[in-house]
Amino acid sequence: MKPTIYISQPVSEKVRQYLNEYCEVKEWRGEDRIPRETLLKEIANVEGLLTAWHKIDEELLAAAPKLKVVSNVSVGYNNFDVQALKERNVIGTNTPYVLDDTVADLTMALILATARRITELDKYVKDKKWEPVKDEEQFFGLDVHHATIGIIGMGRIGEAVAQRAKFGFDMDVLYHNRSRKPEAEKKYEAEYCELPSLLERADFVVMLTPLTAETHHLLGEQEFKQMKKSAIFVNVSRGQTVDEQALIKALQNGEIHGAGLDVYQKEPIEKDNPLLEMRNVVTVPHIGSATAQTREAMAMRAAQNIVAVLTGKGAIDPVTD
Ligand SMILES: NC(=O)C1=CN([C@@H]2O[C@H](COP(=O)(O)OP(=O)(O)OC[C@H]3O[C@@H](n4cnc5c(N)ncnc54)[C@H](OP(=O)(O)O)[C@@H]3O)[C@@H](O)[C@H]2O)C=CC1
Ligand SMILES: O=CC(=O)O
Repeated sequence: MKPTIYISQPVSEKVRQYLNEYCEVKEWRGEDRIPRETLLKEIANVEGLLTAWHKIDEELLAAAPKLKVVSNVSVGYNNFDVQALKERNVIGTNTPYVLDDTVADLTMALILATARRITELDKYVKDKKWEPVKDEEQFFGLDVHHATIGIIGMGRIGEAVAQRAKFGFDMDVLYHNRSRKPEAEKKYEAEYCELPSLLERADFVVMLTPLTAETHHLLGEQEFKQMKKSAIFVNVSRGQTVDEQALIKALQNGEIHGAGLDVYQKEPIEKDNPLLEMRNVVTVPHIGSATAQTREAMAMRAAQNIVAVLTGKGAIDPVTD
């Protein structure tokens, strides 16, 4: 008999067909995201759950006593209580590698858009304010090429950003991890830095660590003060790696030049968040991996992880801590 699984978010016909070969598939068909109470009821008898964003905690696991695998359609898995999964012998999986280039592209887009004021000046033109002016300084931005980028979290995506920065834009690459990566240092002529040194030297500070207890508010008031006044901060990791109030203050006080943000303390962002009023801040709605090809690859990888576990082969991408 095939194992039963539950899919809590939309997948393509191709992914559904692949899953149907190995599993009985139950699926959320509602217009909006599935409410948690409904999810808890739906998973009562399933062995696999393909999901994203939902908090996978003791309450959810207790509601699904037959569960063997929870497959996240994302690389970040801060929505998992890994300890609770371990205690219940449920495998958690994620989707690394397949989104690296797409997220790195978005990171560069945020760097460029903020430095060259693309969204601000796009609005200016579309608001029909563009008139012949004597002094074009009002349109000036900052150079990206040959500047220094500081990558906090030089992992899979961090390296894809370093690749673009080094070979696309001739940038100098600094990075900070808990441990050094000699191969990356060689490949991108990247220099390892302790955090304060990276913050002091980088023109563009890019946050790309996972959200963990250790990285929660890794950047706060003191760290923004350490950055150059001309620095641009880009966050593509998770909103909570940064103290958002400190970021807002740093921008309001001119301690940094601008910010490009894909992720926020609260998502969707609150309508009265001061970041939304700032000309020097570019905001997008958590779209790091959001292209059709990459989301399809992520969903397929998540499906393959479920099937691998439920057919006894072992997860391709198990999360361990
Ligand atoms: N905005 C979006 O749509 C997306 C966001 N993301 C986010 O990006 C994150 C990174 O993804 P990915 O590159 O695949 O992950 P990796 O695990 O490959 O890289 C993470 C890097 O962060 C470093 N790191 C971890 N903890 C710390 C710490 N305390 N201090 C400094 N560095 C640290 C790690 O190095 P070391 O262990 O040596 O410290 C590692 O090099 C995801 O976890 C997710 O949150 C990912 C995809 C899309
Ligand atoms: O935020 C997205 C992810 O894949 O992590």
